Amino acid sequence: MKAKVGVLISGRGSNMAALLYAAKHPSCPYEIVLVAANDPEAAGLTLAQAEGVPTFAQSHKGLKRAEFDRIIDAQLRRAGAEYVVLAGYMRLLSAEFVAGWENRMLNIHPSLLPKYKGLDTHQKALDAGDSHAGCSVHVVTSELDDGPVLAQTEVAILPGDSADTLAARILIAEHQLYSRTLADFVTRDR
Ligand SMILES: Nc1nc2c(c(=O)[nH]1)N[C@@H](CN(C=O)c1ccc(C(=O)N[C@@H](CCC(=O)O)C(=O)O)cc1)CN2
Ligand SMILES: NCC(=O)N[C@@H]1O[C@H](COP(=O)([O-])[O-])[C@@H](O)[C@H]1O
Repeated sequence: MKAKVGVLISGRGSNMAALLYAAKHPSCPYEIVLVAANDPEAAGLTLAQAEGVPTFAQSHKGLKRAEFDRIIDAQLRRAGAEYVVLAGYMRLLSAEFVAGWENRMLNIHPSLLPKYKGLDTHQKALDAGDSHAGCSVHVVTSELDDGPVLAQTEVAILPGDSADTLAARILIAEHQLYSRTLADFVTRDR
């Protein structure tokens, strides 16, 4: 049986797409049972729907963080999700939500954690004069970007790089790293 995975997105959804395309292969140990977004305008929703994956979307605006998270949690459980992956999900999740998915939730972050937690990671690496940046897949804990790192890919910083040109190259590495790391993660339990 393939592991059932729910994906949370906030926008473009290219990491979600990379996970979805990888899941099309018979050898892939997971299947995506739901794509949920905190923004009904998230472009990734259209992509998931076109691929026949169930979706759910609701704006978090006007709701308390935990209240909104309970709505998402209910949708994930209703879809039969056994794991949750965050793919460009730009909301801090409540401790209650995280506790409900302890050791069953992953996130992709565009830095070499523990360096540059939070936002604007590429500009921080450039401003620091680093030679390399990269991305990390980590288990999600209630502390932001603080959970155990499962895998990373280093990406060389090139002369003349801007935050955007660096982000574009790191995104390529993210797409490769996330599906492979998720496959290893769900296989370890089985
Ligand atoms: N409890 C946790 N929640 C989330 C984690 C985590 O490790 N623990 N990872 C993040 C993903 N993320 C970085 O990888 C991240 C997401 C959101 C923010 C942030 O500052 N969000 C603000 C609002 C920003 C906005 O709406 O544009 C907020 O939530 O108030 C920083 C880093 C996902 N959640
Ligand atoms: N702090 C979380 C964060 O910054 N996540 C980053 O947002 C982008 C989402 O792209 P996508 O929507 O195309 O997957 C990705 O680069 C991801 O690492």
